[in-house]
Amino acid sequence: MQTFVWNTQDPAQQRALLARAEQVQSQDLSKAVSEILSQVKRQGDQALIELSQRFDGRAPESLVMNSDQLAEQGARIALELKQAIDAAIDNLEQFHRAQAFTTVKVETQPGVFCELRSEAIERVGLYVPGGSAPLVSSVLMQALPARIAGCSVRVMATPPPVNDAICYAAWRCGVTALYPIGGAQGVAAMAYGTDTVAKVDKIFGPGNRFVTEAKTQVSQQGCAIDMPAGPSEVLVIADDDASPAFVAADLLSQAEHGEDSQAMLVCLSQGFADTVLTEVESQLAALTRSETARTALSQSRILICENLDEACEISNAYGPEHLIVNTGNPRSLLPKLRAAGSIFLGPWSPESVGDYASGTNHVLPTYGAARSASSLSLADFCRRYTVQELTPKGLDNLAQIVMTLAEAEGLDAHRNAVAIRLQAGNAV
Ligand SMILES: NC(=O)c1ccc[n+]([C@@H]2O[C@H](COP(=O)([O-])OP(=O)(O)OC[C@H]3O[C@@H](n4cnc5c(N)ncnc54)[C@H](O)[C@@H]3O)[C@@H](O)[C@H]2O)c1
Ligand SMILES: N[C@H](CO)Cc1c[nH]c[nH+]1
Ligand SMILES: [Zn+2]
Repeated sequence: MQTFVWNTQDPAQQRALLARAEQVQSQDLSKAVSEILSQVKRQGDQALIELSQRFDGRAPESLVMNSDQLAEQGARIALELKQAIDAAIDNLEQFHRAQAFTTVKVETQPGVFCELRSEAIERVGLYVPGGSAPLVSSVLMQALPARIAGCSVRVMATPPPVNDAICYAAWRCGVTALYPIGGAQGVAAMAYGTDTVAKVDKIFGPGNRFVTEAKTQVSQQGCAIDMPAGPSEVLVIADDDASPAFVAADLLSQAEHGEDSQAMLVCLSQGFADTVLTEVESQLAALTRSETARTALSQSRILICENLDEACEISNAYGPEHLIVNTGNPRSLLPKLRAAGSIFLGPWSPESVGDYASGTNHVLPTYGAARSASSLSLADFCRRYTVQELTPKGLDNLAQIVMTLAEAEGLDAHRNAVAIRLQAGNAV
């Protein structure tokens, strides 16, 4: 991790320091993914077998697992893991059930009733990453809100081979079918449908750059997606009183996700930065995925700035997926933070708790999309629509306004649809 002093006078330095670990929109990536998508579109199941062999080194034994098969394989996991999954489900259910939409009904003027309603999207496809680690928690984060929302078809794709814990989580959360297909081909299968895979209305979930690019491309072909949820990112804001060991542990917890993950530290002194770096080195040695984390850290940065206001501005400019605020009075910074997917306040709120079990959702926007995109929530599994109903008096009251506006736009037929009713009303 390299350390830099933030220079408020140098926009070019700032842009360079806040750049993502890799340029995700490379033409090569886009072309490679678009070829995978077209192959799935043309050849369906046959393409899924071939592409799994090519990119995952194996074809799944079967292209689909039903709920009974998930229950059977999932039953093999240890009791302690089952209990941990069950406890996480409990917290996630509480937090997501509390997000239930309440219908909005307003009488905007006498006799004019407007409603905003919400209902579940019927068919949803959930992508669960499994290339470098089988993310059991990503099953919970998607399948629970999908079930709570009431989506009737809740299918899931994940790279082969599918491990027992993924099966248990999928079964517990009511996944209706699991396809052991990963990467762009998994996304394509759910977007287009094949003989085996159900075509869905919306695709959710995190993934590596192939998955994220595939989601972006299918979203331009009529299949909705949740958000760009690519390689993990964390930005930590720490003052000099923060524990360097805690800060180092938080940076490493995201760096271990993948070589393209990025961990950023914004702090107030060179001395603090140096102590964190020493901690990082000593903690790295004990990690199983130390090489992955080391690569991720080589493209991560420490930025030293003047004060916490400036630290907030840096964070807003970067727009991190996760933001940890490890300072004396973290809540006081909240109003200044405008662009983070999920915020962790204080020394006792490591990102790991949100990754697994506190109750918040860990599917979050990356690549700076947090400036406008939101954390995954119940609303993403629903569509909202409006309803209106007017009484004769209500139409009478609104008629002149609508007819005047229609005339201003030169749209006679619009005007007439109101006028004809006024005449009919007068005739009654
Ligand atoms: N933003 C979020 O909310 C969030 C949440 C959880 C995880 N993540 C991120 O998800 C990512 C998971 O990545 P992963 O790789 O472990 O699993 P993954 O399931 O996303 O990707 C694995 C698949 O990538 C495909 N693939 C690999 N190399 C390829 C190549 N050269 N060409 C075409 N396809 C190829 C393979 O088909 C493989 O099945 C990590 O970067 C992690 O940080 C993000
Ligand atoms: N940090 C990831 C989101 O970027 C989520 C995750 C899953 N498992 C562990 N962490
Ligand atoms: Zn994580």
